[in-house]
Amino acid sequence: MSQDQHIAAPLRLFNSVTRTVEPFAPIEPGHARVYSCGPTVYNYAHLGNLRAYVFTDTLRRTLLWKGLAVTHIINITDVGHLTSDADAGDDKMEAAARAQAKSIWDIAAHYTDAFKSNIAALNIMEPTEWTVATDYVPQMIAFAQKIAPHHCYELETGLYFDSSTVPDYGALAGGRDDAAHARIDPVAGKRNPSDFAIWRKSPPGEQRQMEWDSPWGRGAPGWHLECSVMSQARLGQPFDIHTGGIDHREIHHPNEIAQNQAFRSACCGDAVTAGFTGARWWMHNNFLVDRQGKMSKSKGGFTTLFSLIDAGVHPLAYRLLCLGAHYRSELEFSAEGVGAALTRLKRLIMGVESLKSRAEGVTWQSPRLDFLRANLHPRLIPLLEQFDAALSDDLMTPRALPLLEEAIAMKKVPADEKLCLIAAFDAALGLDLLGLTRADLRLQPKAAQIAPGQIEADLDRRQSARQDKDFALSDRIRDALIARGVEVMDGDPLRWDWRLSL
Ligand SMILES: Nc1ncnc2c1ncn2[C@@H]1O[C@H](COP(=O)(O)OP(=O)(O)OP(=O)(O)O)[C@@H](O)[C@H]1O
Ligand SMILES: [Zn+2]
Repeated sequence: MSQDQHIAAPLRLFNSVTRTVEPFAPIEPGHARVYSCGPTVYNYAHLGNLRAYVFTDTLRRTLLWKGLAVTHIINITDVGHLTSDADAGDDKMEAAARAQAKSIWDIAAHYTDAFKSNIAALNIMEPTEWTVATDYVPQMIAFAQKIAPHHCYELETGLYFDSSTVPDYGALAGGRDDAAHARIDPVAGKRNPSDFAIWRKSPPGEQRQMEWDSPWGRGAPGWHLECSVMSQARLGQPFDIHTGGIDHREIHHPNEIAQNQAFRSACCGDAVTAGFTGARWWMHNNFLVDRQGKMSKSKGGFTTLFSLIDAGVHPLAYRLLCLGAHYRSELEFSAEGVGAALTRLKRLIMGVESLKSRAEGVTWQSPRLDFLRANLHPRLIPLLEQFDAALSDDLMTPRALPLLEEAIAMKKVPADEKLCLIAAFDAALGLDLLGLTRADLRLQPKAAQIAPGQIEADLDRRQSARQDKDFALSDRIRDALIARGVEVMDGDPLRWDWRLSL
């Protein structure tokens, strides 16, 4: 079957290089290759970091929805990322290890595991491969040796990339901004403010936990070098899509592009061309913000997925919150916002549960879109087309989500067919709508003093008391529950009998 049979609306994606939405076609027909800048594992990921991976997962699931095979790489940065993105300050990993009196390797292992557990909780598909920066140091040295003769110079502190050796340096960021670079801790001897270290020498007399021998002395690779090397090693260049948060559009990605151009010219003998960036599409998610601005580990006081779960919020409510905003819009995080997303998720799950109870058991597992088009009830077809059009329009998830509610509410359509459509939608949205139950959504807040089983038992006793018309006992049970932080919700439209008022 040809891939075209899947495609009703052509897929269009915003490309930060041209700052326009462009029709997407993979370099290799039928197969998209995607690289996503991964976490720096010196601390727990905050909800803003995780928004970046809900975005890449939506991108990946949309490519799959369009019938493409996808190779997706996410790296783990366990060395090289300094406290400032532009080569100033300390290595984030070294600093965290010192602060916690642990080895860097322990720090990296702990926060990598924590990150992967967040990814699983958010139903984000595992990448085809996680590439770990410290596994690629020999390739990084080889890459640097290739570009050094024409593009780099050595200082006491390291090997630096001369940004004036590539044309249109910084184009991705909207042009070179020397003034902005000059504001960041200047490094003595740099030829241009925007030059950056591709190898950082260990300071004399200082033993670092992570250091390697190189032609430029003992030291560690620069953060920008890592992503150029790992993306090229796993995907070749050019590949299709490179992603990251919008902060990476300013420094990290322009530096990667400069290195990619230099490598191409050194390696292939091509003249350095302004058009070559290493990837066809560069895509960036906007920030999750709170009242203080961009949610940020460096600023401290950030919210993690673990803290959300501890407060009794199901992680997929956070995923739904993210999908409710377009990835290129800022999204403000608030307890009310994520609470509303949890209620919406509960309603969706209740709708699906009710469909399941009426279904006759005809299940079409992972149906293909052309099959759905041919077999679904005619009333559902417009929803399918609108969903496809929304996702194809630069991943417009806020337009796609209400189609779930429309599908659930659609009249005169068999429940089985609605469930098939919802399963197909959910393959792209990743909300686990057919797997979750109402009970799964009720997480026990960590600070709660009473277990759900106990609450349910008390509510059953109260129900019996009311049936026996013993209203005094019924009120006593309710008051005792309230005293323990349990709000009893008689007549709740979502049939949610209680919640913890913490
Ligand atoms: N508030 C945010 N909203 C959305 N994406 C973000 C936010 N903060 C960081 N990101 C993205 O998260 C991904 C992982 O970033 P990384 O682990 O390197 O964060 P970091 O730079 O160490 O953290 P921070 O910026 O909070 O100090 C990157 O793609 C980054 O652009
Ligand atoms: Zn990167």
